[in-house]
Amino acid sequence: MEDILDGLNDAQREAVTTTEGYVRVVAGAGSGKTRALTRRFAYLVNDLGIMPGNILCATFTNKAAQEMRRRIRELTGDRDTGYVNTFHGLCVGILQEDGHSLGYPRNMLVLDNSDIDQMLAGIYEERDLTLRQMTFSQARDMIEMRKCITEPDYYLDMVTLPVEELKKAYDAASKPDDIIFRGYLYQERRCFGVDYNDLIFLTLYMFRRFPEIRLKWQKRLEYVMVDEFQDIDGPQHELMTQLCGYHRNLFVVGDPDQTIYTWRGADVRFLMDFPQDFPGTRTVMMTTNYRSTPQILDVANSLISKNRHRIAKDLVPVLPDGAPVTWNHAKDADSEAAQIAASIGALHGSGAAFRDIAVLYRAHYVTRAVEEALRNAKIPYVIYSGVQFFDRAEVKDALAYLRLVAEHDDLSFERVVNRPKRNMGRKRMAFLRAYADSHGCTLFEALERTVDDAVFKGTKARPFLSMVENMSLEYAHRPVSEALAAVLDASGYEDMLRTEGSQDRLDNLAELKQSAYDWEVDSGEETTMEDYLSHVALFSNQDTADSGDKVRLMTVHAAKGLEFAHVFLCGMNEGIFPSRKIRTAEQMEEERRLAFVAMTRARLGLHISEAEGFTSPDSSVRYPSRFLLDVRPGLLQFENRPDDTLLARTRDHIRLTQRWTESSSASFAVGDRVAHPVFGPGTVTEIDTQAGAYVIAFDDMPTPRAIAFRVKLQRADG
Ligand SMILES: Nc1ncnc2c1ncn2[C@@H]1O[C@H](COP(=O)(O)OP(=O)(O)OP(=O)(O)O)[C@@H](O)[C@H]1O
Repeated sequence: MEDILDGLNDAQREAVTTTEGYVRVVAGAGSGKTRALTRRFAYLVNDLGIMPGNILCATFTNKAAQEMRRRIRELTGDRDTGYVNTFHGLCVGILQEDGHSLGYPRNMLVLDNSDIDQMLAGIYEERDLTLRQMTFSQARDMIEMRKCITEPDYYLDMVTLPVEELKKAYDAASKPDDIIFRGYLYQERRCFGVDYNDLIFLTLYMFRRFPEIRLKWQKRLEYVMVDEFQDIDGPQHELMTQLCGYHRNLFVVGDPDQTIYTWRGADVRFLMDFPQDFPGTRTVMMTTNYRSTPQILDVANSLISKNRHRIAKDLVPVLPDGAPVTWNHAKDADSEAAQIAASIGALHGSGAAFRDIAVLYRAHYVTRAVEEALRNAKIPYVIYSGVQFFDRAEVKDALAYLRLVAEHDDLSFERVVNRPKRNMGRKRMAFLRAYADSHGCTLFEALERTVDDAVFKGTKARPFLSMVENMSLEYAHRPVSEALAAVLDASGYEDMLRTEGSQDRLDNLAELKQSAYDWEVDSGEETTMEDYLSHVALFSNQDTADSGDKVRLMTVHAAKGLEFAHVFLCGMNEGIFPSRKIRTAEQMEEERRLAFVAMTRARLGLHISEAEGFTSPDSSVRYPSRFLLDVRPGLLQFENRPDDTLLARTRDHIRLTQRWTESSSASFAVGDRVAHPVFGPGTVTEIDTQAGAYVIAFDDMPTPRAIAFRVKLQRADG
């Protein structure tokens, strides 16, 4: 086994060996944060003799957690990697162990979007709501808003009220918002389902309510480490603060220039104010960049220096000179895509593997032209995210079968009882639901008790029931991957796909079985189906898409934390990147950080492109992105240069929009008294940074108004 400290620079060494107390690492892109974190874990275990099970390493994504576990295993030679997990995964573990104190069973159901949608569908049907009133995605946003902002104590109902009371509140609700929210809480509680918000809120609540449980976890987690600390949100910060409350060892790493999740509640101030929050903090700065050529770093440094709100730091390269960063201007999106495909072909011809090449973009809709061009050029590619692997219908069905076998829950039952067709349509389901409601039992139990009723004549209810019952008896003795294969076979589900000729879907199921198998191997120790089912909802398709020698297509958000030898950054146009949704100066700075993240993914080659034409949906003229003009002239080498008139018009456009965004920042806080030139005095009740507006309750108006930041307001007294 290599020496843990070998190959580390001074700053990394300091980060690794300063194990006690509060440590903050402020590090640049590609400066070896991941390396420092994994080595620190290994140092604690190998050199200091700390038990892996007493170390927490919280990551931002599953992909990062998996990669970290793999690297730690290589360093320690031990399969046990302790708590290397996402915040949500950690909470699943904590609630599995102690959630019974809140009345939750060990096998609670972790809900993902499609589970939530399924619950919503039931509520909509029951209460005659339509998607025109609110789409599922709007309903999910509304629920999240209420949980996180307007009703932050919502979970008290879930843990203190009997389920009948939740049902009453649902029945009594009359406004669509309330019906959906109350209906959802009721459905969640009925099947002991928890969504991502509940995971953190319930854990925090449990710690407050049961100090002995909190103390147990605090004592267990002797060392707490957090990756990507610049993107941590309030509840996650609270959780970390609690967990390190006994041993007081908290180590965080982050890069303020890579904060890209403010729109989801991340707050970079937690990283900036860390020394005030945790007195005695030691700060380590890491600015040596090992990833990218000087040419790439010059461009990235020059771009990010245009942000006003940042700690100035330049990344210092160690790699030797490489090729210049290119700016390719195309006449339209199709030729931009064709040129990307041609350049990728050329790189491949000169020896680069497809898997080392990534095409990055701001939003998925940009990919259509690129995909077409890659297909035409017969270049293999894989898209990360898009329709998430675990959101695909056949994958959801397969997991629902597993869950039904393990838990006999309603959500899974409803999903698969008639897939393949067993003649269990609406009428018979309504019968089962009514029976379950009046007898206070699950749908599965309802079917067990009524299967001989005349209503089920001519259906395949009996064989379905027997299949699930038989599998339930034996699944606990089998590895998850085998149980999965067995249930897909015995249920007739795979047969159905074969008959339909759905090869793609069968392939996806094969991949799911493989991923379940990998998960068993990865988890090392004994694992149960319940563990698998609670964690699978937290996976994303990034975790399974490592498929062969293919070019990788993904959004910049999905590329966070990754690196590629060659990066093609396409669609660099105003209205695409920066997005047309940007309203305020703060959002524009976040957008610039996102462009910085994109550029710093590249090791050897960075190719930026944009195209003329029109941007849908408002058909505005496409200009090159301001982020290209931010870069110091001379650092970008033109492959095709936009003509001077276009560049001059671009500058005019930027000046105009800049005036708009710069006057569009909030200068007041919630609770402030303000005076409007026409509406008079009022109180700020909300700040909507996405829309760039305050919500103000004016003293002389019966209802509040949203007022744009850019309107001049005076501060008013008391
Ligand atoms: N001391 C070192 N010597 C040589 N190479 C290093 C050293 N530290 C890190 N590297 C290499 O630099 C690259 C970036 O490291 P790593 O992925 O850990 O950076 P990071 O700080 O997590 O990046 P980012 O925040 O941009 O995602 C990797 O290829 C890594 O192997």
